[in-house]
Amino acid sequence: MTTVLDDLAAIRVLPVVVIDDPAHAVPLAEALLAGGVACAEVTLRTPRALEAVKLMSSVPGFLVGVGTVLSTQQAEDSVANGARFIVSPGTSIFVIRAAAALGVACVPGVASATEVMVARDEGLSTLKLFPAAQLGGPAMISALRGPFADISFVPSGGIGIDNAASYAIDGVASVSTSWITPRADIERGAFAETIERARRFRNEVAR
Ligand SMILES: O=C[C@H](O)COP(=O)(O)O
Ligand SMILES: CC(=O)C(=O)O
Repeated sequence: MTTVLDDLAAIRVLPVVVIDDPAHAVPLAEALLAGGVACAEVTLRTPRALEAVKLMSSVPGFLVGVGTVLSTQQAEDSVANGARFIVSPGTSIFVIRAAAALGVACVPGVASATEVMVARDEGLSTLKLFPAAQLGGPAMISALRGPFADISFVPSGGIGIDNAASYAIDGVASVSTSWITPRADIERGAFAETIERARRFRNEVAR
């Protein structure tokens, strides 16, 4: 049986979603599925994000997690609304331990070797590199993989269609991006474009 982290790595792409209107949640998930990307990280950056998560979690074959989780309470609320994994921008022991207590996968952000060591000490081996492009992009991942060959990274931040392929390297579990799901496209229900963007991005990072 595969784990959620195995499934995310198999999908290879993690769309980052900022959603305002939960009415767009199911069509968005269906568009991503149609584009070959069966997952999303819905960020807690909008008031109704958790409603969207709950709706997306009912879409068969779609793996939904919550991002921008900054506290234990947010982790609990996320899981209560159907999140299968938790993502945070940085390394919070509180969030990591909350996810473990809730029995869901956690992909905390790291931006340094020290943070990798903190997360690794918590037993995690899939970590988000954020903000990836600003930290040095693929070269940063290769450098971190020297001492941390047992860690897989999910680079996030500053990755779009033009530089996605450069992240298709050893040590990358999946590539995170908001390029597939611009907030404005979701708002105007431009889901045909979502399908196309998902396909294009996935082709760039497929290995
Ligand atoms: O959590 C993820 C980041 O906010 C995504 O960054 P991006 O918008 O540059 O793709
Ligand atoms: C940036 C990021 O990792 C997050 O919002 O969860």
